[in-house]
Amino acid sequence: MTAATDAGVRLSRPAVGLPTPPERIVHLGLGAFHRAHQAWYTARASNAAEWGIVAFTGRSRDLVDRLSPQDGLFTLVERAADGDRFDLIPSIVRVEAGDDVPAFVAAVADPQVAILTLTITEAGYRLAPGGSPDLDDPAVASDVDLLHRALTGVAPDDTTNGARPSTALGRVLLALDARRRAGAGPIALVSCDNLPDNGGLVRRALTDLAGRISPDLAEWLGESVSVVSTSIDRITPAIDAHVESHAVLEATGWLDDAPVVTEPFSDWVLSGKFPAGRPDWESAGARFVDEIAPWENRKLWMLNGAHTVLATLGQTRGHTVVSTAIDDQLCRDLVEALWDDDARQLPDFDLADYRAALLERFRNPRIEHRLAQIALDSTTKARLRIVPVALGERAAGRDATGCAAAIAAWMLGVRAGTAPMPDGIEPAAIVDLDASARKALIGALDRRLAEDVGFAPHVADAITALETS
Ligand SMILES: NC(=O)c1ccc[n+]([C@@H]2O[C@H](COP(=O)([O-])OP(=O)(O)OC[C@H]3O[C@@H](n4cnc5c(N)ncnc54)[C@H](O)[C@@H]3O)[C@@H](O)[C@H]2O)c1
Ligand SMILES: O=P(O)(O)OC[C@@H](O)[C@@H](O)[C@H](O)[C@H](O)CO
Repeated sequence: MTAATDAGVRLSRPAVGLPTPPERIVHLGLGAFHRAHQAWYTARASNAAEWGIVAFTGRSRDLVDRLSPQDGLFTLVERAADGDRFDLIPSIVRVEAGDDVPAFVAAVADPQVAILTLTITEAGYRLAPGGSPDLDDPAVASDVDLLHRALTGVAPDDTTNGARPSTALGRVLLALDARRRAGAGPIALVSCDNLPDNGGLVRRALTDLAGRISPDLAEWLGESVSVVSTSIDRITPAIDAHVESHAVLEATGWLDDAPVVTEPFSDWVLSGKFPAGRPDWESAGARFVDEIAPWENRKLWMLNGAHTVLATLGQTRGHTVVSTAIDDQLCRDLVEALWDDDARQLPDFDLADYRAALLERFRNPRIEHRLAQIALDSTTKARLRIVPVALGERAAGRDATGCAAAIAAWMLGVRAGTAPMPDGIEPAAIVDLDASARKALIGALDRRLAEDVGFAPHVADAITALETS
């Protein structure tokens, strides 16, 4: 195949003169974010030549079809307010479909592989509200049953015994068991999804599931799988790949079917051990810390919490993207009020620079971050990103007016249909947002907050203020 066509250069490693690093990281849930974040950090590490990624998609094989013909190479477009920067990212060396369970099992069981990373979205973990695996979910229950039969009955050299779990954690457990049987040694498991205490949640969920499936796997998991916690940050919106492919061709001469657009800012904080080694991610700007919670809380409460406010209130005021919503004075004041509450719950940080940087990032007019995308599942997001701050502020004897206004904004979004209706609430019951409707909606977020008679009036005041502005 010739690399150059009349239109441009078809991406391939020989065409652009890039080597293929060895497969030492497996990723599940290949999408835009993994490529803008973990793949980018790996490509920039000082020992990048030693670390290649085998990436499995989550639910569709679309990216296999687009990335495999270009040897996993893709262009990362860093979109700043004043222009674009184009980088070719070579760290993904093989792309496979997420439902190719035997290929995933074989990759994780390879003794050269040291790390398994995940970006399967918050919903992909299939956890119940308390954080344990949702055993009422038929797919979870079916995988537990299937894996129990497969893993307690197979010959030691048969890695899958034909088992085809459908859930992400089911596939991870099957693959980890194959690694155990192969004697391939310990591995680090890194969740890169926006979940509070993502490492702790994943460790507890896998331990619970493994305990139901196989005592040998449960024991090995405790000894040989190091679950690392992370705070991950880089705004990476969904894009029109066709439009962006044109922009890449114009700027670079590359024919790229799968570019990614992201912002220039990036941050990665990790906490945990990598028993089989890892890329020198610090050389690319990542940080390792002993205690992840404050970093995670800062990012989830401030960036994602503000996004939830902008997505719910912003849409009711006619905005479609973050960059215009943040310049609407009412939305901006509400975000600042929420951040004031957040700041009191984050005493370890001086947040002036962080707040200024967030505003600048949100304002980037060339990043088209759609509010409708961010508003998905906003009941769970408000529960995880606004409620903990409200509870902390109330426990400290303060009013939590920023959180109350954020919750009021969410209620207006629910009533307007720009945020999803929480389970158990009837649309007709919240038309007036009267005292009982407000109490029901606060209760859908958190029972304790709904019982706090001192908090409800602040929500009522905020609704009045928002409706009359
Ligand atoms: N995009 C961002 O700005 C950003 C920033 C920080 C963190 N994240 C985290 O990364 C996740 C993925 O974001 P993205 O931009 O790559 O999205 P994306 O839509 O480009 O990719 C999501 C990937 O997850 C898979 N997936 C979706 N639902 C799944 C399920 N139920 N089970 C298994 N796999 C599933 C998809 O098939 C796809 O491979 C987010 O949900 C978030 O937790 C994203
Ligand atoms: O679906 P969410 O709310 O977890 O995320 C939507 C965006 O807020 C999120 O993807 C941010 O862009 C990201 O967390 C920035 O690092």
